Amino acid sequence: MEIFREFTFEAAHRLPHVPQGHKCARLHGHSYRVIVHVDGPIEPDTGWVMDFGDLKTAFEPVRKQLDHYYLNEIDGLANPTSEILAAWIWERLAPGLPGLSAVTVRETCTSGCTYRGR
Ligand SMILES: Nc1nc2c(c(=O)[nH]1)N=C([C@H](O)[C@H](O)COP(=O)(O)OP(=O)(O)OP(=O)(O)O)CN2
Ligand SMILES: [Zn+2]
Repeated sequence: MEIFREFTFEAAHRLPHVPQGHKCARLHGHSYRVIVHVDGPIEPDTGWVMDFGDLKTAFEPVRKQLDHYYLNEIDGLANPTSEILAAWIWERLAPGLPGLSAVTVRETCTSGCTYRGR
């Protein structure tokens, strides 16, 4: 069974490697949405895979590093595409979140990516 929880944060970024004239080379911001998935068996005692509250607790330190920051200035996010951001979040969550199965990053209502450790 796979559970998920969705989080939001606000941040600014620019993409330094896009072709000349691309709109994303300019500084702009997004209301990012991040969906964290955890896969595992339903525990017979609790009836859940894990407490959604524990998922929130696990993500909060990561959210604090991103919310209302200029992403390009964060270590590892000099080129903050959705893809690189999803992998960056995964690397920080995985050690403390057994069963982590996917990290989805949505930059806009219509665009985003999902990272599953590869
Ligand atoms: N594969 C990726 N492509 C793009 C990324 C990305 O991270 N990975 N990022 C961007 C920009 O950050 C841009 O702000 C978002 O792009 P886009 O979805 O085109 O946003 P719009 O809301 O402006 O889309 P329109 O429907 O064209 O208005 C670009 N590409
Ligand atoms: Zn953008």
